[in-house]
Amino acid sequence: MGIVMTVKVTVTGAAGQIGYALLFRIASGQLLGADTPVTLSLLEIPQAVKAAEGTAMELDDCAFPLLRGIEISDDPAKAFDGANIALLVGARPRTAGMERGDLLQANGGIFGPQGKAINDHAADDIRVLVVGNPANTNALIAQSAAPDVPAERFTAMTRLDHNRALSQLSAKLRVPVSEIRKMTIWGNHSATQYPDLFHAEVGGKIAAEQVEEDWLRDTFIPTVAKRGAAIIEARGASSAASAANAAIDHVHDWVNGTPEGDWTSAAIPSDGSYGVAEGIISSFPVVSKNGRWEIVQGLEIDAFSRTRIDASVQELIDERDAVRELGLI
Ligand SMILES: NC(=O)C1=CN([C@@H]2O[C@H](COP(=O)(O)OP(=O)(O)OC[C@H]3O[C@@H](n4cnc5c(N)ncnc54)[C@H](O)[C@@H]3O)[C@@H](O)[C@H]2O)C=CC1
Ligand SMILES: O=C([O-])CC(=O)C(=O)O
Repeated sequence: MGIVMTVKVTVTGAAGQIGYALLFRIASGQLLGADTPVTLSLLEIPQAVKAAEGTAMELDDCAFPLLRGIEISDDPAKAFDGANIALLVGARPRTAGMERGDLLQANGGIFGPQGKAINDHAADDIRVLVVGNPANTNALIAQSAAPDVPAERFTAMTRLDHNRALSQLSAKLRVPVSEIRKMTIWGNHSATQYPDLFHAEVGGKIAAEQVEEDWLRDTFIPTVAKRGAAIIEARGASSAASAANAAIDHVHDWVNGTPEGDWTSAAIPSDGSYGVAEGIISSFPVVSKNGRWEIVQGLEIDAFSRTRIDASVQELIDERDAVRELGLI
């Protein structure tokens, strides 16, 4: 029997609403499996450390057999020390009257130092998932502050969009989610994202051929792309449990692999595949093998999809150029 190592998982924004939905699932074994002990490291801003301590008390009270320790800090250097997995959830939300540049600047002040702390203190096998918005560009900022960490270890979350697309298609075709394969979200985690039904399969047949063209264009795509806003409108707060669920899915698949015959969606640094500008962190169809994401190759991209992918990629290029001008990357 091999020695099972304890995995250190650092969660930023741990006292926030996604943190509250996420930490208990990590501690119960849903992130890494029922055989892997974990220690949790909670990073918060000073004003929220007390609330994080309260959450830690509740984690204690669950008596999770796999949970081997909890640390709480407001210092990134401490929180990322020896981390194997980092879930960067805490971010500066856009508030009324805030310009886009201000938002990027404020997030640069968070994700730059966190990237540097990861660079200097995390374990060699560190894997990073950025959830905090604008997730793709925050991931780029963190990555560029961590030159000693392989770029591919920095990813951003589009798994929630992926799961939303599965759910919408499942309801439309009245099939269980388990019958859908090969869903893809391309581009940015924003309203320009492109959920692609031209490669998705239901019952082994292309999904786009099983729905009306106008439903795909005028209902499916906008419903998935604007679902985050619809949740905020309905709930009075942004998606939390579903976002935590998607973060669990992303890291679980990254570590354990994607199922044979299927793929998923994740925003990873582009290698230029499908004409997506190299270096930007864009969502692709991906499989995970041996602990690494690989972009699914060889898909034919029709003209409609090309236009949609290009528009979302252009938005990512604009965001990259904006943070470059601000000196954040
Ligand atoms: N990629 C995706 O699919 C999704 C992303 N999000 C994003 O996730 C982020 C978090 O959402 P919620 O948990 O609902 O927000 P929240 O406001 O409830 O919690 C955020 C927490 O982050 C903390 N925080 C802020 N700056 C920090 C820093 N420098 N270091 C450590 N902690 C810091 C805050 O104190 C707060 O406790 C938001 O940016 C939201 O837009 C939300 C849903 C889906
Ligand atoms: O806009 C937000 O803060 C929430 C979000 O990203 C989503 O639900 O997709």
